[in-house]
Amino acid sequence: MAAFVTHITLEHLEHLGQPDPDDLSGKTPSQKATAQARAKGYDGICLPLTNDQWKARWRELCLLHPEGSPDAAALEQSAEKWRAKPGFLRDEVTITRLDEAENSIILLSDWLELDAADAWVRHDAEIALQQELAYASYLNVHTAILPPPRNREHVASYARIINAVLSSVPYMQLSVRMPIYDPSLIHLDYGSTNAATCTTSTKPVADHPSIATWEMWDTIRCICDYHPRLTLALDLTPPLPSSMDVLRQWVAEPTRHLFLPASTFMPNAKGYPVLPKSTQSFMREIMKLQPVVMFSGTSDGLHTKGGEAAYSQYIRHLEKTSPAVKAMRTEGTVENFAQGYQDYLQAPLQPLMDNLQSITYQTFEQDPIKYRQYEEAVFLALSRWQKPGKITICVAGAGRGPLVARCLTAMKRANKEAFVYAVEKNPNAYVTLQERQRAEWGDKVQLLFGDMRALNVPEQVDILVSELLGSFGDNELSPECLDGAMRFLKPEGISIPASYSAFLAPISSSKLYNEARVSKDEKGMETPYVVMLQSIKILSGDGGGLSGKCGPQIQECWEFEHPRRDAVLNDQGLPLTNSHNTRAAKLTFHIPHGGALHGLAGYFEAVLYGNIGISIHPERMDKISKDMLSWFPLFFPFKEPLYLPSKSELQVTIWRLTNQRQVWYEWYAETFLALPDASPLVSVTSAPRTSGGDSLKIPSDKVAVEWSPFIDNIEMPETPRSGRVFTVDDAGIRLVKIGQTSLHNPGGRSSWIGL
Ligand SMILES: C[S@@+](CC[C@H](N)C(=O)[O-])C[C@H]1O[C@@H](n2cnc3c(N)ncnc32)[C@H](O)[C@@H]1O
Repeated sequence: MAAFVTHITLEHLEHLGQPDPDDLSGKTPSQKATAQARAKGYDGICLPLTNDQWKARWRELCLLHPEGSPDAAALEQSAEKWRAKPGFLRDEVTITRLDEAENSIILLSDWLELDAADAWVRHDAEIALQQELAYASYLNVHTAILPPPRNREHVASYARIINAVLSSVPYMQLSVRMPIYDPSLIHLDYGSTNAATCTTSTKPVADHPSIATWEMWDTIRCICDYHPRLTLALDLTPPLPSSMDVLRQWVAEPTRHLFLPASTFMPNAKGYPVLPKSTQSFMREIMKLQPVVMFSGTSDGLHTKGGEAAYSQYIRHLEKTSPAVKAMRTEGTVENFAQGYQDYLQAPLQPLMDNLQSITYQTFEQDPIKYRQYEEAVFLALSRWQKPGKITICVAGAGRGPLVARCLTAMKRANKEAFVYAVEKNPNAYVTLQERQRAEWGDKVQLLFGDMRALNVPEQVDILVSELLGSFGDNELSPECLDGAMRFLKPEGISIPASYSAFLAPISSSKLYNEARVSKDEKGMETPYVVMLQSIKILSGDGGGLSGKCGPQIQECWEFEHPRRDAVLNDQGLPLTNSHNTRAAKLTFHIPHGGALHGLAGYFEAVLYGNIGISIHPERMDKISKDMLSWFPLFFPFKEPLYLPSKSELQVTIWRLTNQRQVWYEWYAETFLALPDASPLVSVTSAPRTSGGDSLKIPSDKVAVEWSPFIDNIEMPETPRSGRVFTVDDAGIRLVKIGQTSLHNPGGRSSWIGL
């Protein structure tokens, strides 16, 4: 559940500080505020650390002594003394005791301009911030909210200061208060191309105000090198962006707090406070991250009905009705099953090289959907079976036997005589199989111990059933194992599964990026992980993009079919090499809104038999195998985040490679901006086509390229040099390459699957 706290203002604290003859408790104002908040059902309070006296002193020391004024020299002396030994006077702070800080979130002085245009102001604001944090640290404060960045021009200075303070306070969580829109850009005229003006900058920073805000955040956390203690306090003060797609990007960020003033609410027909539609949807989605909601101004009587409690009751209602939260609380769903595993990176299983433990099989067997789908597939195959005589089935990789049991049930249901061979190479699971054969299956099943690529089955079978699939389909070596097992499938026999495909989508997730690089070695960033994805945003959108060449949001990489007829076999019926199982895919994604690419999400889908399948493809899983628990997606990390501007195109190349002993993946990405050739910024008359930019054939009237903030960051040589290339299309569109990743996992140096 999300925690709720109430924002205590300085006025409120002052009021609580007035002597009350009836109150003999001796509590400090902040303790009284906490007690009152608890009585109203809040989990705690957030309050400013300093008061107006500190603000006045700092201003006097650091701002208000123009040269030439009579006391300028004395003030400069005092300022230097303060700079040398910064510290508070008792009356400048709101709390002094450990227990006051214990359950409170501390707001550092929000008037500190760490990104002021004046370098001296920034300098003194940094000293003041260090002083506030040192005091907060003295009081053992766990979480402090930083003043918001305000000035895009100097956001790098802001970020440098935050980076410095992160290393000077060892334990505290520091949360950047981030207005969800950028006030300095809100008046921009986005209708014109480059004539926009704003107060702080002469050109727009991005194509959408809230993207600009996100970019400021991106700059800050990049300069702070994705520090794990740096989080976000999203300030939901209106006006808020209405595009859910833009709001969704905050779900992929370390959003820990939501600052929610009463003014964000509007009255419904009955006068109760409610949120606008898009903010409702956003709240429902972000609630899965269990943020701390910081209510503010809720006792000011801004809305006529419901009183103060109405605000938190309403947010609790949004939480309860959030599809993601509901799924987590409903038994039988993946979200419920995965509690505690969200965004937790796991090394994929190696069931071929390693022998699985009984407890791992037990976890598989908790998934009723997978086995139901397999039983239905076998049932359908048996029902359609026309040939006379006994049918033979082989379960290849039987584990502890659940698929064997399902085959027997399907036989009964289809009223067909069949015999089952169960092959397993794990000697430990083979003991369980023997026990089940003795107790349950009798002579309907024959067990065979060994590796399906080497062992002989007494006869060729009609149906080969296997489940050797990983989150990416082929990543647990199903293709290689089934190549071996095909020897004991009759030429006209059926393989269940009949085929499986791998899918990819580019994702942003600061959480996963940080998790993957925790080990600090390159290996960790070149390993695909199994992970229940939660704090992510899929960066791609549907639609062809400006070039008209982009595929859907989630794209298929490749497919494996069984039985396959194209491999060249030796005398024993085994493939001579594994070359036929190598694959390569080049996928082009349209990126509608800017974001940081941290990795690729991998999914699979399998056709078991006929129209029966299993899928973890986010858009199709509910139709094909809803609530199937067995597989979480795969995450292919990138070593460095790759910035993708709005309306850019991302090309991802992924390879499945192999040698005699191993199979591994290599992956790589490049990013392009599509620009109209008529751009006044550069004139390029001829440029070579490169592999990165295919010929583009789209009518120029389809092209609606907006002013891009990145054009002036892109160095455009007259003659293309390596590393930055562009192509010109007949219709006047150029794809300008603006970035690339390194090749990940070359030669399987960091991760591979053993054959
Ligand atoms: C993912 S488990 C599935 C187990 C079981 N069929 C189920 O669905 O619960 C795959 C099983 O195949 C076995 N296996 C993998 N490769 C094999 C091979 N080459 N020969 C025989 N068994 C294999 C593993 O030991 C493991 O028991």
